[in-house]
Amino acid sequence: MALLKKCFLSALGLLLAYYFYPATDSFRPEMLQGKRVIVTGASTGIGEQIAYHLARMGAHLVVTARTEAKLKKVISECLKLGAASAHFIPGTMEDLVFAEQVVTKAGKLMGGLDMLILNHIAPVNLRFFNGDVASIRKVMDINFFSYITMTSAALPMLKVTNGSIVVVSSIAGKLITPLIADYSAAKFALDGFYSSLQKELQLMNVNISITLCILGFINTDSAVKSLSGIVENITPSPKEECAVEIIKGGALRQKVIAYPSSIYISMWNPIRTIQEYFILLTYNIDNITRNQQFS
Ligand SMILES: NC(=O)C1=CN([C@@H]2O[C@H](COP(=O)(O)OP(=O)(O)OC[C@H]3O[C@@H](n4cnc5c(N)ncnc54)[C@H](OP(=O)(O)O)[C@@H]3O)[C@@H](O)[C@H]2O)C=CC1
Ligand SMILES: C[C@H](CCC(=O)NCC(=O)O)[C@H]1CC[C@H]2[C@@H]3C(=O)C[C@@H]4C[C@H](O)CC[C@]4(C)[C@H]3CC[C@]12C
Repeated sequence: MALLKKCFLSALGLLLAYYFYPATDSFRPEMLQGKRVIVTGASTGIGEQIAYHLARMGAHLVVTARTEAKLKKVISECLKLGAASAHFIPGTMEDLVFAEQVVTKAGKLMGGLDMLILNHIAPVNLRFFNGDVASIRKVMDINFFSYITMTSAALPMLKVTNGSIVVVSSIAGKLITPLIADYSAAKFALDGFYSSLQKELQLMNVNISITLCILGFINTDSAVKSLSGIVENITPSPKEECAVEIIKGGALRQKVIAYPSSIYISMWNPIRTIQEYFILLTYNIDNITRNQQFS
């Protein structure tokens, strides 16, 4: 009985260490110096702050969103802050051809790619589902399929640089909340896709990291505005600090980060982790890796 208790406590300790290990330990801003980074949804909010922090760290930047005037201001600020270079490509991620072109154009502008930060979202309408399937499809194109399209276009460049993909997601992609069925569907889809891709890269020994960023309520103008009168008694966390944690997670090649750290607990699912481990044991890895190539 005592032995069983010891084993249980050690396993629990290991799981807790795995989930709560902080991303702050060995991060140095120089890690981003000269790195070539794409930031999507960078005209405002968290994406804008990510661009400013990367600029201070001396990265090469390509930023994208729809509003050209805002992007112009962002890149001029980035150059003042110390970016190695800064370019913008305006357009909508509803257009998947545009999504692909952003990656190829950015690769040409910067001479390669080290980090792809996928952050944009369609404006959120908090409302009951009203049967409008076309609008769900549009949200899925912007919030999900454009992410996959950009990832697919970036993989060859990221293979060369042993680069990183950073996916900005939400607690609403882990837990259920009402009024955001479309948004939540896209965030759950991102979680499923990128968590599976993480395992595939690991199986095929491809050294590209994927960091899933699980965020709680952040004080961006759009979030504060759309939640006003709907969600009460929660203080949003600062977007500036949130942006730093996202960059750190990517630079340290962490599989998952949570911000604010208080939301880690709601993601903690040891049964799932154990089940995933046992499911993987049933796979004939040798057979799969012999017969399939990672594109
Ligand atoms: N703020 C919060 O409370 C939380 C945010 N998150 C996540 O953080 C990320 C950033 O959120 P936040 O900063 O609040 O979002 P914002 O609404 O502030 O910014 C969204 C960005 O996406 C761009 N965008 C909107 N529509 C399109 C489109 N069709 N094509 C291309 N770009 C588009 C916007 O620029 P433009 O209009 O110029 O195109 C803007 O740059 C998102 O992934 C979100 O899910 C997660 C949890 C909580
Ligand atoms: C209500 C959720 C927060 C619950 C909580 O207690 N969190 C503790 C903490 O945050 O410290 C909100 C957390 C994430 C929000 C959603 C989100 O992902 C961003 C969207 C941004 C948009 O501009 C507004 C609506 C959002 C869908 C937003 C809705 C509320 C959250 C689920």
